[in-house]
Amino acid sequence: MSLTSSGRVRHAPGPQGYPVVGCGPDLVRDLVGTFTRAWREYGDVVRFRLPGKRNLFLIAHPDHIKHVLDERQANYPKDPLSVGKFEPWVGQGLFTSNGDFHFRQRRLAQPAFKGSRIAGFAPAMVDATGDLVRDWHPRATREETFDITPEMFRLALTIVMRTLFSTDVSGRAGELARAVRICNAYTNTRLQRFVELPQSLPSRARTRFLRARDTLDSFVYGLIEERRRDSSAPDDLLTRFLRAQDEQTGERMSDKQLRDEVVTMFLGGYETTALSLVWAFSLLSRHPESERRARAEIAEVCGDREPTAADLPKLRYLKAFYQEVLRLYPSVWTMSRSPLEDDEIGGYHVPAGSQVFISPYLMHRHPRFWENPEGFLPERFEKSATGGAPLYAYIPFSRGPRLCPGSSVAVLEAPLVIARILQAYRLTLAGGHVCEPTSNVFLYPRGGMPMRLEHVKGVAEGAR
Ligand code: HEM
Repeated sequence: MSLTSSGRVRHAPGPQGYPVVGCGPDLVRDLVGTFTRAWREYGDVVRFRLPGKRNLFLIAHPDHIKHVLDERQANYPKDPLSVGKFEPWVGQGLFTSNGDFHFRQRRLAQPAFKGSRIAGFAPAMVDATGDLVRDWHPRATREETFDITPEMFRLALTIVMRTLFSTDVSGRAGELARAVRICNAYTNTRLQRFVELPQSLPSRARTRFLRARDTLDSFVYGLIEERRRDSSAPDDLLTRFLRAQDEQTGERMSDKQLRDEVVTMFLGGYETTALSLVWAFSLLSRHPESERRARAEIAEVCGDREPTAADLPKLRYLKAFYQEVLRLYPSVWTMSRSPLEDDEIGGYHVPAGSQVFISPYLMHRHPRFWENPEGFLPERFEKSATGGAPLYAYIPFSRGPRLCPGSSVAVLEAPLVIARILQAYRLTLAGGHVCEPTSNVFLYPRGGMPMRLEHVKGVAEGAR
């Protein structure tokens, strides 16, 4: 254990907070801002005091991140306090589970995300975007300004359902996406509270949450029932989960377990991608030179025909652009773990049971590891896969054994969606709107992302 010269345990520096409640109120008020300020003031390992003598550590150094996510990952399962707040709506799925159960579910799910399968999703992704492009036509004719966030949610949900679950939800995408938003918002309030209130306390937020969860449950259980009856079921993620058998007991997953895995994909699989698209369009509008380069590349590679998976290796700038979007605005902006045994990080004592937060958002803006960290420079990813930073300093999809299984879906989907939309429209950020991130489980734009929509005659002509 790391000790000071006087033989005491070395505690990481951090804000004192208030008596009894510690830093709880600041974290509740503004999690992104409080983390950012404390990291700037105290450095790569920060200790926040929480009510009940609990500790929360924020770490932002590639070596420490490697230690937690990879080298000593067995000592760092998902933090039960955070995960427990997700469980009322996602149950025990890939995202919330640990140990053998997690390992088994991960093994079952992994083949559904193989590169060769994922490339086959491209036509469904482009088709769904084509539907959105048609829906937007009258709005573009009126040069309407609207928040693109719910539109991207609807699109990304339709895509996940069509590709991983072979189900068309386009008629219900708005309703289901709203239900997920309510469940996430409820979870977010509980995540940021840092002091648990009894779940039995009636509240309007809880009633709304239970109603939204019922909407999702009746949809998901209906899907499972239908699939059980279908003898010619497609070989997708749901069928894989349905057919999976435990190697030792021969048991299959119960309807509740299946439900939890499908809902986990609702949690992880579409708001993340949707939000990255929202940030992507705002950055294109804020950086005309970048938009010009993206448009020129799309014009050269695809012209005005629909983009395909085969185009992607040639859309090199668009790929680098998307990597830079995820650097500045990683949808999963924090991850938390909790050590089983006492540990030491960066020379500081980290007691068993504390919460350890890793923030891709802060790591991606660390001036010691990134050149011009606040600048928007897609070119950095044209030169290097990690933008010139150390491997564990670029972690939009995490690293180690819990690396996001859907990263291959996201990096296929986002460039195709962006290319297809740019072929038809130009999106301009509403005048005076300040793009500021806030936490709603994922990294949301505060106040939405109002953008004006205009027709373009050809993809290259859309350049400013
Ligand atoms: C831009 C899009 C995405 C980003 C930035 C993202 C990021 C991440 C990150 C950072 C994690 C690790 C979280 C942690 O360990 O605490 C994660 C896990 C996960 N993601 Fe993604 N993700 C994206 C898209 C997707 C998609 C498209 C899917 C599925 C279709 C998906 C499914 C999952 C699942 C199931 C997990 C839990 C994996 C496990 O713990 O074994 N994600 N994602």
